[in-house]
Amino acid sequence: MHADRDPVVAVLAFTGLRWRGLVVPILLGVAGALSALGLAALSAWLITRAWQMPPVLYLSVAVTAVRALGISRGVFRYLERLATHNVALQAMADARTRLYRALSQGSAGFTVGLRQSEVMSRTADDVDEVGSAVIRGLLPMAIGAVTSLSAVVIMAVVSVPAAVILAVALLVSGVLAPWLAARGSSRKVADAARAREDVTDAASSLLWHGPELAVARARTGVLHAVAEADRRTERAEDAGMRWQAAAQAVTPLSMGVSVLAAALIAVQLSSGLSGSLADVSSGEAITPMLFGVLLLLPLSSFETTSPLTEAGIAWESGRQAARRILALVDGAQADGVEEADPVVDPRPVSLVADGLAWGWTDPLGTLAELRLVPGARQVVVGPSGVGKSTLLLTLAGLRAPLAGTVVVEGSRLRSSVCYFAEDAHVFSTTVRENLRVARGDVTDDEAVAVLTQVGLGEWLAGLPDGLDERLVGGAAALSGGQRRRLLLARALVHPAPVVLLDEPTEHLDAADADTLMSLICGDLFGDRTVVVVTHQDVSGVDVPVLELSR
Ligand SMILES: Nc1ncnc2c1ncn2[C@@H]1O[C@H](COP(=O)(O)OP(=O)(O)OP(=O)(O)O)[C@@H](O)[C@H]1O
Repeated sequence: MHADRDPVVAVLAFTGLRWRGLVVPILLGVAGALSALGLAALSAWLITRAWQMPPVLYLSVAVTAVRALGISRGVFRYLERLATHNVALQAMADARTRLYRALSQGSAGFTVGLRQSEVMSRTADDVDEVGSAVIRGLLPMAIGAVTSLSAVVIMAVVSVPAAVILAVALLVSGVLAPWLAARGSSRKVADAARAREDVTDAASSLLWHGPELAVARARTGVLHAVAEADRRTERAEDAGMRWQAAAQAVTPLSMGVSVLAAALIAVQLSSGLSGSLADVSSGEAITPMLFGVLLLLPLSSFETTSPLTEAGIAWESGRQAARRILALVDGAQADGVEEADPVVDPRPVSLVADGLAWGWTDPLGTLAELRLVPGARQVVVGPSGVGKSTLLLTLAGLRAPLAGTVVVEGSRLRSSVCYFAEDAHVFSTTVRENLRVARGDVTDDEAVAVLTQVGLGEWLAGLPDGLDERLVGGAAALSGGQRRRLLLARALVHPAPVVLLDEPTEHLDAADADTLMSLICGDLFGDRTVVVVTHQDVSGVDVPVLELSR
């Protein structure tokens, strides 16, 4: 999507940003910067005029104007900050909403294949980077361009050669230095983003899988991985800052050259050697007031170009983040996996896998043949990371097999099979709506029946509002066992004839886990087919077990 556009522009267009909305912040920024320029010019005039000791009344208008410009500079800058943040924060909120919508409405096969840390980095850090490219990149650049142009025009009125030198110096400080800083730090920006994603990845593993990692004695390793990724982030960010610091030295140098040139020209003019406008119009050498303006104007002109080095880097970070966001949106729109029919086909079917190899890039496992007739139960066990969840995703048609086939006889795979993830979300809404996530027309009687079947009958009866009780904070409103049972009830109301359950007893104590597993492998799902992945000891349950090993 949007291959020929700058990625930040493409993402801002994707957020629905109205470009008109940028006009007010730019105008306010320009007003603030012009106040600063006017203040410098007027101060120069006032200082040199006062030095001539005219009657004080000659100065009173200028004194008042200096005060007004001093105040308006601060006021405009403050208003500009408010307007800029308003536009950028709105764009960031819209970007997140649209990104979530693209993911939720796009290809389920693509979405389930995303790591949690990837989704978090794209929707949090990357969207922040794009917002920052607007606040610290786009708007300062626009304001800098307009203000620099104004400074050059004012300068040209006093002296054309000084204006030309100022223009060149402003271009070096406001265009060349930011461009070099952005180009130079581009690799470091990418390294920092990658390292930040590694931090998020390892931190989310720690948060989600703390107990398992502790049992497997792997927690220290993951903690070290977080610390190392954090150090890499810092190192990459520091290296990027070095480029920024080097490029920032260009501004004082340009300013120095420009002031020096202006001073030389002023000296020349004051000795009557040049034919500037001031010279010609006054019919004499340059006035002391214009001399002051020539010297002070360049100083304040660079106020708007000095932040542009940072703006160049912010824009580069924004571009890289925007590319990752666009890849996510594009991926959600097409991934080559068969899409689900909008209507689930509830007719009983047989699920057949033949010569199956599954995995992400290399095969994680193979299955010569698996045939599950209606009403069949199949348990899948194996050590962590062996590929159990990936097998379920492949059986559900959410990942293409690396070899072989998976079909349901008499219907389409994606219409008949439903995958229930281990970390399925409990929404911060009513109990009823949490079940209706699986099927929109669940009646109250059905809801009460399934909740009773999964052992939540007493809990429901104790809720003041029953099915209307809001689960404030989602899963936080439930104990681990209640959450698991509610998710199981959700799978029960779903009409798919083949149900794939990923670790439905995770985080439960042994007794609770055994009770739930007996229910799942027993009659709970009737003549529907159930495949269940678990870490639990299932020796006591009389069902076929597929044991995966590395
Ligand atoms: N979205 C993904 N992209 C690339 N590789 C992935 C992705 N998800 C998982 N993997 C990798 O595939 C391998 C198998 O992961 P999978 O989650 O299927 O294992 P598992 O047996 O279900 O593990 P656990 O019991 O810990 O849930 C792991 O090495 C994992 O890093």
